[in-house]
Amino acid sequence: MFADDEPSLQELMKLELPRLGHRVTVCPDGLTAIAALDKNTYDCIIVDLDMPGRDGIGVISHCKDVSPETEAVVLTGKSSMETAIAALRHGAFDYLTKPCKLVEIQALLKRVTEKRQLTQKCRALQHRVQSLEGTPRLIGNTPAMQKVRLLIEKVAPSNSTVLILGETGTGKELVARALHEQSTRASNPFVAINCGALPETLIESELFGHRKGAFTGADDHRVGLFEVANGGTIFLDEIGELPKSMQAKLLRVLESGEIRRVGENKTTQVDVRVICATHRDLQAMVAEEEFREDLMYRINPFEIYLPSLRERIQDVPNLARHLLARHRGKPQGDESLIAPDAIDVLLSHVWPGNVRELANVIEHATILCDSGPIRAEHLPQQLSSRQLQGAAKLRRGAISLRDLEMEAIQESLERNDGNKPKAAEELGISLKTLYNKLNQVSNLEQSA
Ligand SMILES: Nc1ncnc2c1ncn2[C@@H]1O[C@H](COP(=O)(O)OP(=O)(O)OP(=O)(O)O)[C@@H](O)[C@H]1O
Repeated sequence: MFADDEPSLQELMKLELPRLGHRVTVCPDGLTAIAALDKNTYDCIIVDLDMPGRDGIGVISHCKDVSPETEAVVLTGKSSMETAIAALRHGAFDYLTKPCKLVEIQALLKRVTEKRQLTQKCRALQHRVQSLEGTPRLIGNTPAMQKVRLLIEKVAPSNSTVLILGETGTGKELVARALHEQSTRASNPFVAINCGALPETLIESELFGHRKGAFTGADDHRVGLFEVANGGTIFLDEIGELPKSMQAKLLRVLESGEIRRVGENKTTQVDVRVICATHRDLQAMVAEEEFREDLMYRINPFEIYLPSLRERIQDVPNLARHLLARHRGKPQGDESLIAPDAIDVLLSHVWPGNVRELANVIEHATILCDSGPIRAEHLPQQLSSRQLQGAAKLRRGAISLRDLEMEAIQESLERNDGNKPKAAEELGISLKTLYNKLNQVSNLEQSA
C-alpha cells in the first residue's frame, strides 16, 4: 500500500510499482489508508508522515495493531527527521527521504521481500526441527529424573553457567534447551555447537566470527555463533573436546563478556548465557593437563548430572512410548502402543547408547510395523537374542569374565543410585577405570 496526499506521487506509484512487479493500493490520506488496512493484508506499506485525516505515525501504529507482520516504511521531508526516528520507534522498518528515486523504492521493496522470505524459511526450519525432535519434553519419572527436573527449574531463571554431565545420548542437549526455555532468554536464540565436530582451525571463527581475508578461505566477513546467540543461550556440547588453544580464548570471553573476531583488533560486547556439556571426566582431564583447571571452575558453578538409561531403567517404557508417538507424529504415546513382550526385551537391555539408542531401536521397529502395537519381533534381532543369551547363560551357569565384571559394576551403580565415584570406590577401582569399562561395553554393544 502506498499512502501520500500528493496527486503526482499517487499517479507515479500507480503506474510504476506494477511495472516493478508489485500489486499496489494507493491511498490519498491517512483515514483511507486505515480503512484499507482493515480490509486487506499487505506485505509492506509506504506512508507519508504528513497527511490529512491521520498522520503517518497513526497509520503505522494501526498497522502494527491489525497486522504486525506488515513492514512499514515512512516517507519524509528532510525537515521531519525527528518524526522519522519516532516512526522507527513505532516499529517502522525503514524511512525514505523525499524526493525519493524509484530505484530507492525498488531496493527497499527488495529488502522487505528478502526479510519476509528469511522469516518464512526460518519458520519452516523451526517446524521441521520440531517435527523431528518433538517439543523438548524431558520424559522420566524415576527419582533420578525428578531430581534433574527440579535442578533445571531452580537454575534456569538465573544467568548462571551450567555444566551438564552424562554419557552420550542421555539427553544433555534436551536439558540445555529446557534451561533456555525456562529462562528469561527464551524468546532469544538458542545456539548449539558440538566442539568435537569442528576442526581446530575452524572452531575459533565459528564461535567468534572472522574478518574478510583473516585467513585463506575467509572470503567474506562472518558473524560468529556467540554474536548469533546474543541475548540468548549458547550450548557448547562436548566441551572436553575443545583444543587447549581455544580453551584459553573461551575463558577470556567468559570472563570479559567480549569477543574478538579472527583478524580484528576491536572487541564486541555480547550478552550470552553459556551452557556446556561433556561425557568426559573433566577432573581427570585436568589431572592429565588436557583441560584447563581455571576453565573447568569457570564453567561448573552449577552441575547437572544426567543418569544413564540403565541407572533409570524404569523410565524405558514411558520413553519408548514417547519416542514412538514422536516418530509417528502423534501428540502422545499411550499404553497400547508397545506390547508387553517388547517392553520385556527393552527392559532387559543395557542401553550403552542411552536414549539415542532407544530412539534408533524404536525407529527400526516402526519400519517393520507401520501400525498397531510394536511386538518383540519388530525389535532389532540383537536385542532379543541378547535377552535369550542372558536367559541361556543363567540356565547353563556359565558366564564370561567381562559379563561378570559388568554385572558387578551395574549392581554397584544401582546400590549407589548411579553415583559413579561412589561405585568406583566400592569396587576398588579408579573413576577413570570405571568410565573405561563402561565405554568398552558401550563400544562393543554399538559394534554388535
Ligand atoms: N528424557 C528424555 N525425554 C525425551 N527424549 C529424550 C530424553 N533424553 C534424550 N531424549 C532424546 O534422545 C535423543 C538424544 O538426546 P540428546 O541429543 O539430548 O543427547 P546428548 O546427551 O546431548 O547426546 P551427545 O552426548 O551424543 O551429544 C534426542 O532425540 C532426544 O530428544
